[in-house]
Amino acid sequence: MKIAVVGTGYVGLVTGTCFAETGNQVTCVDIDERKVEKLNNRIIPIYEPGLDVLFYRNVEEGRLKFTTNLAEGIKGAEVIFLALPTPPGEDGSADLKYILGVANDLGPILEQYAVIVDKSTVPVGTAEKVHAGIAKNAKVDFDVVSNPEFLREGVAVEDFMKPDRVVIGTKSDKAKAVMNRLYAPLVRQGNPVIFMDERSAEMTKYAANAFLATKITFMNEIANLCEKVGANVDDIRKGIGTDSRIGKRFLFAGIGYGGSCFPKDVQALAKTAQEYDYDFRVLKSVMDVNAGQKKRLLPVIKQHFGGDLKGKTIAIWGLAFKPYTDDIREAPALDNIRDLLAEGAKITAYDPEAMENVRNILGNQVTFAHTSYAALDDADALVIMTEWPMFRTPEFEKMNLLLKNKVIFDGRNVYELDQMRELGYTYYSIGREAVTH
Ligand SMILES: NC(=O)C1=CN([C@@H]2O[C@H](COP(=O)(O)OP(=O)(O)OC[C@H]3O[C@@H](n4cnc5c(N)ncnc54)[C@H](O)[C@@H]3O)[C@@H](O)[C@H]2O)C=CC1
Ligand SMILES: O=C(O)[C@H]1O[C@H](OP(=O)(O)OP(=O)(O)OC[C@H]2O[C@@H](n3ccc(=O)[nH]c3=O)[C@H](O)[C@@H]2O)[C@H](O)[C@@H](O)[C@@H]1O
Repeated sequence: MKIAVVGTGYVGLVTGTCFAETGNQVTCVDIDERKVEKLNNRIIPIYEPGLDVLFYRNVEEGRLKFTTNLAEGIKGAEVIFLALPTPPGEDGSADLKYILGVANDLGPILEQYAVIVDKSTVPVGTAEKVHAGIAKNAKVDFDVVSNPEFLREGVAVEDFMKPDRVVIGTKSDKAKAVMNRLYAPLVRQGNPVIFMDERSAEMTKYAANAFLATKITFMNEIANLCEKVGANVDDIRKGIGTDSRIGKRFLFAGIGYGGSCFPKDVQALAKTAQEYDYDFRVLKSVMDVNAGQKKRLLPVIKQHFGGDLKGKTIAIWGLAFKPYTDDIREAPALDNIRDLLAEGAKITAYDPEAMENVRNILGNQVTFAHTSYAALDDADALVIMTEWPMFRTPEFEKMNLLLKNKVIFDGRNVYELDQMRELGYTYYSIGREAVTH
């Protein structure tokens, strides 16, 4: 099948590459000329494990192409994905200017029937708006389908190629048949394609992200209470996660959720509720608690140092909003670094993938180390912000020689308490008692 993907960011590139891998002829379109030039020169602009193998193969075999020209990109395409940004507008609602802008552009250039697919996360009613935008100038028949994406960064290829489910919102039988054909290779292992109307598909995406953000937030509140009552949140996670009604995943307490989606999508759903005059109280609490959770460690760090961080050097391990990505959008590390700098601390940081992105924002306010150990040199304490696997089993003897004090503030509960006791570290984590010496 010939398909086009408009917007070659994170989701667009994964969507295009994966559908090329399943044998389709894919053209990805982006207005960013530098990005398209890079892609045409076989440079992948994002870090995503496993994407490179598929990308090179499909470019090599001529199934995956890139252009800045929308009309050229969609020529002959049976399916046109819109994988465009939907950032928060000033009032917190999703800004649809990219999606509706492209919808307007598509009308006059569609040459035959096509299924236009909203892949971006968009509020209820967007499919209707996209339809209206295209219809203004269209000379041919078309359908607009809502097909939200559930991939996670860091495991995006696996999530895309083996989805738990595919949600398709449309009332058109013709569009259903096209989408069924396209997704057939991805759902062969029995996971369902779930058809519903456009509005329900749009809501499904927000409900999924808001539910997961709520699940994490609930555990973060349990963690905060654990610290007060002297319980261990990791044991509670195991104790409840083994109940199949609750499930083991997304129960890890930490310094709050970040990333390009949970924060903006929870906010956008709350905004939708407000527009429809519904007081979605749970969501308000989730946003409120998460904002506090991101700042959870600062008072602990300050208290440890007697209230004054001026002149202290703090080593930070992990800058990305989670492991296996270079993405720093809404990363808790950024808030914490800004707060620590404001307190007069010096920061030396290390992240295996995200340092360049942080350097572009914070420049020389932060010293970037070339290895995780180099970041510890002469530091007064270590703060862990992202649970990259390399931080889990470090050489503690080496760390002892570098750090000025054996003190770790762990925002991701990377180490066991007994291990820290044995190693003689003062160790503060989330939802567990502090280890002091
Ligand atoms: N990043 C993620 O893990 C996930 C994102 N989503 C949703 O997918 C959508 C896209 O997200 P990302 O890929 O992260 O965004 P992104 O910001 O990485 O990429 C968007 C791309 O669209 C391009 N673009 C903007 N205007 C354009 C136009 N008029 N024509 C062609 N290209 C244009 C930009 O240059 C950029 O390359 C958002 O709605 C997001 O909420 C959904 C699931 C996962
Ligand atoms: O709409 C989206 O863009 C995507 O948003 C999330 O994916 P992603 O943001 O890539 O990352 P997650 O793995 O969900 O993590 C989000 C945040 O929650 C935090 N988290 C996650 C799990 C957990 O148990 N505890 C926890 O604090 C992570 O550290 C991270 O900051 C969803 O998991 C995807 O299904 C969805 O498609």
